[in-house]
Amino acid sequence: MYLDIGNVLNTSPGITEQTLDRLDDRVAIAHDRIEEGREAEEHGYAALNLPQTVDTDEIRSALEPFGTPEAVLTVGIGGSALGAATISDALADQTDVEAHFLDNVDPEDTAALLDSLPLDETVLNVVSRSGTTAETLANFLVVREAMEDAGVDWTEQTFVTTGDEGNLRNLADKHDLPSLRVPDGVPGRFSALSTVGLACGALQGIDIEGVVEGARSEMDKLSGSLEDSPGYAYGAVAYALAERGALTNAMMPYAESLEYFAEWFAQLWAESLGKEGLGQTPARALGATDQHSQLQLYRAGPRDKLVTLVRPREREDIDIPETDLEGLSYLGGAGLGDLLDAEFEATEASLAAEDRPNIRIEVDAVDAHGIGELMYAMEAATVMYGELAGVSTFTQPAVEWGKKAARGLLGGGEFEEADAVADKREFTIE
Ligand SMILES: O=P(O)(O)OC[C@H]1O[C@](O)(CO)[C@@H](O)[C@@H]1O
Repeated sequence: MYLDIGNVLNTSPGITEQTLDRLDDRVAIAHDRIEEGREAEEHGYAALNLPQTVDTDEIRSALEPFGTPEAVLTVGIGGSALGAATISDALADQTDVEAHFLDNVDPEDTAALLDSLPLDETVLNVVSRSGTTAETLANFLVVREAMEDAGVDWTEQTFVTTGDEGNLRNLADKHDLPSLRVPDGVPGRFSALSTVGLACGALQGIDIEGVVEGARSEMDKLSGSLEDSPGYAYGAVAYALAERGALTNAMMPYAESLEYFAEWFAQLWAESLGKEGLGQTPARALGATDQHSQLQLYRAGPRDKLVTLVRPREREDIDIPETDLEGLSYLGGAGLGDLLDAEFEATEASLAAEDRPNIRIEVDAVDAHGIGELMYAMEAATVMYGELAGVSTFTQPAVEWGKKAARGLLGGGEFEEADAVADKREFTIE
């Protein structure tokens, strides 16, 4: 994996080479703090140890009873679904086992998915660190009933990944369900390279060991200088640009197999760094599609954005047939991948031409090693950014208010947050 930050030097907003030097001094101090946290396996910092602490053999043996199913249905939300979805999305070409994710409680979507699944050949992978997340438990109860209605013994097809206590741990113990522990000290959004993010891929027969190896290669680059570590460099430069007004970061991968990666990055970046009035808003984008959409804003809107362009150096290609279509004959003989790469480079240059800061990230391929590198580097970037910004990277207190309000609205207890919902200021237009 490599990072090219040439297009953030002297852009607007931008940084200078002198800024980079000063930033590097701060990275060295932050790195020492991070290493202390990793050494002590402190909450959050422990996530950066996962490439050397996760036990893929343990994951595979826990899943032994399920063999190779036709489909895996992961029920979880946030970091308990997005890491697994990112890995399955990136490596879908490695497996014939379908991966589906229920990480919302939209009844029409859930009904359509359950109608489409071969429930008797589907492993239900229920993931929740706390075991109290309303969406996850609600979806589990609905899926379990659908399995029972279909005459499927859900206890034979359900796998649980959870903490040492709580509803899901009790369920696993009561029904002797195969299960794995969520590792200590790893917040959900940092858990992709753990049992949480790897179990689904293991059920699909994906090369989870390769994912961990890729992550390990980026872990081995962590050092006191941003010039050694693409992850640290990305986090430090994104922080410096945010300090200079780039309050949005458009994550724009040029690969359909990285679309979930952008969604996973959005949680990691927003939930970790959006604290005390600080943070940088992750915008999920996709190349080349968003060249016909959001690029207008990125290139000609407010000078308040960083655009992150991600692509694999290699991809399987499809030749575009020769054509005499008016003005399009140049496409003949090229490949779709050639076109996508040309558009990547054109977008990068079009932003630079307007002095709009953008960073290029390249992996050799969207394969096990590549996705492991990419996810680990972004986690390291997040931790570095959080250290430089001085925020509490590994907590998420702001999400609790809404949870209490929703629970109160459903009669799950007396919460002043639910009362506040009733006090909504109204000004309606019909
Ligand atoms: O794994 P759990 O406990 O169900 O939490 C799911 C998600 O909800 C959050 O705790 C936020 O509510 C995320 O940080 C987490 O990834």
